[in-house]
Formats: sequence, structure tokens, C-alpha cells
Amino acid sequence: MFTDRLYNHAKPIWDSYLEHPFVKGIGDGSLDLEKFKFFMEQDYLYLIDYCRVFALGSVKATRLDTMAMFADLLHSTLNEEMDLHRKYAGRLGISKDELENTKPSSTLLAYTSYMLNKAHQGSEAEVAACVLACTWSYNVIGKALNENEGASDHEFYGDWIKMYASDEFTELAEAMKKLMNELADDKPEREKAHLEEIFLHTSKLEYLFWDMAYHKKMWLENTDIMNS
Ligand SMILES: Cc1ncc(CO)c(N)n1
Repeated sequence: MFTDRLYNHAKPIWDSYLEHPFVKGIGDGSLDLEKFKFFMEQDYLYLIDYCRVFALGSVKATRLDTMAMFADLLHSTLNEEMDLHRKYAGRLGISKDELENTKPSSTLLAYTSYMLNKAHQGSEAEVAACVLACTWSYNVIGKALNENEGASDHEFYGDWIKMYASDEFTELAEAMKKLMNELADDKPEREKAHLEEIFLHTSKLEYLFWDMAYHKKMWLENTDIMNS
């Protein structure tokens, strides 16, 4: 299947997520709260544009069931996944306004601009390739962290793990993989290679996103000049 090919190619990058101190810190509960706060603020902005990518998927869908699938993903991101962020914001003392008015980091802009550009230019298959690494890798990470004894009961990070390891989120990731396979399987090799490139780029951007959050990096690490 096409998604096996994608996974095999991206495996070293995906394995490195689980080694990253940010991800490990969620798993063992040791992550600095300020780093998590930075992450959730940037991730909220990320999800706003991620929803726009799903909307483009509905626009470009050639079949009604694909249109419905992108619409469902948009709906559950807006109402369920982003609700996790709104609840964490409440616990961290960030208002909804502040959350929506977060200043974007360079990594966030690179990631969302890339996805939106590819989604605007491409067909429904490119749109699926843009969002696949996101949903799928968070599910893989959530399930891996959930293996840690007591991780999902952690009083602060437990809810994050429960969200991404949940049956509902697993179903979304599986549905995305199924859609990618349906859309890619009969495509010529040149097109498959392009979809694979998008998957690899977004997989790398996922790593950059974890690293950005760990260092609370806006534009350049350890410089204030560009951070205003
Ligand atoms: C950066 C990023 N990638 C993937 C997901 C999962 O939806 C997320 N919330 N944020």
C-alpha cells in the first residue's frame, strides 16, 4: 500500500519524534509548563490553518464521500481537538482572545504556508498528502506515550495523551490513511513521488515543530531582536 511506502521512507524521522525531549517530557510528565504553553499557543494557530486545508479538500473532492470525509475532519478539528487547546488555555490562564492572537513563529509559518500552498496548487490527493503526517504521527505518538505506565493519568499531560491515543483520533488517522491509499494507488509514479515528497517535507516540519516548542523559538534561538 502507498502509506507503507510513505512510512518506510519517513521512518527515521518518525522514530526521532519519540526521542525528542519535548515528546519524552509529555510522556514522563517532566516537561516544563512554559514550553508546553508555547507549544499549545502555536499549535492553536497551526490548527486554524489546518482546518483551512481540510476545507480545500472538500472543495477539490471529486466524490461526495471524500467531500464528507474532509468536512468531518474539519468539524472534529474545530470542535474536538481545538477544544483540548481551549481547555488547556483555561488551565494556563490564557484567554480565548489571547490564544487567537498569538504571534506566529517562523516554524509555524513555514509549516502552514507550505501546506496551504501545496493544497491550493494540487488536487485532492495533494491535500490528503499535506495532512496525513500530522494526524497519523500524533496518533502514533499518543499511542506510544500511552504505553508508559500511568502517563495518561498524569494530572496535567494526561488529557493530551488521552486525546491523541483515543479510539476517535485513531479512527481519524486510519480514515486518512485509507483515503490516501484510495487517491494514490492508481496514480502514475511521477505523481506518487510528488505526494511522497509532500509527506516527507511535512514529516520534517513536524520534527521542527517539536523542536521549536522545546526551545520556545520564535525566529532565532536566543535572540530578542527578531522576537518583538
Ligand atoms: C503541528 C501539529 N501537527 C499535527 C497535529 C495533529 O492534529 C497538531 N495538532 N499539530
